[in-house]
Amino acid sequence: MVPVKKSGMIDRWVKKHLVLYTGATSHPFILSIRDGTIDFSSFKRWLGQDYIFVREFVPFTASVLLKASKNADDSSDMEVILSGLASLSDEISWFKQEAAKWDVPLSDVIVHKSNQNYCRFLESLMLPELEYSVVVTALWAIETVYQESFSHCLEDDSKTPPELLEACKRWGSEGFGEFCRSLQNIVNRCLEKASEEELIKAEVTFLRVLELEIEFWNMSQEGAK
Ligand SMILES: Cc1ncc(CNC=O)c(N)n1
Repeated sequence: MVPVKKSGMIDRWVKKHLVLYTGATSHPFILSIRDGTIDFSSFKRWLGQDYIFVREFVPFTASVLLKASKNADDSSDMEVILSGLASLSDEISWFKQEAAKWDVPLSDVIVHKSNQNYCRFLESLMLPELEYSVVVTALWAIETVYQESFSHCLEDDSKTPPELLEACKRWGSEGFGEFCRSLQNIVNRCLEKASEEELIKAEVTFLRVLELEIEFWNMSQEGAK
């Protein structure tokens, strides 16, 4: 039998699915922030919808934390995930402040279909029977798409409008990048020990996150039309 090396699975999956991955991490919506051509109505649409998403993301992250506390064979997993969960409290406050600044009434945001699909997907991942390796892969993918995307808007030659810099720094900065790398190490370690079936489930979950993120960006951009 040929031994299959499973370590560094994430790097392999990113290379294998590079078109979809790049579609999610360099979406035209992000590129329009980066080159300064963004229509602010798109940003406002994204803001209102993402607030709804993040509220749903809290119980999802809590469910990953619960699975980490039961299943992780490294006790530092729990600390990494807890730090992610804790930062969501500040994030929700930021959304409220930002929404007030842009006159986006958060109380009557109509949840868009793409957002609804994404939230439903998160709900399906909260079921207790879903393996820790699979859900932590989802958490890594969700966070990393935002990290990579917004880091493009902070690159030296970017022309990001100053009003949007704060949003870009929230996810694009080095600190959040560090968090994503910690998650990636956790995922790689879990996948090394995962069964073939779990590996397939985790890869499918990764791809589904990329698709849902692309649809989320598409939805935000439709606001300009
Ligand atoms: C649609 C989407 N994906 C990922 C993130 C980043 N995670 C938490 O903030 C987000 N806010 N929204």
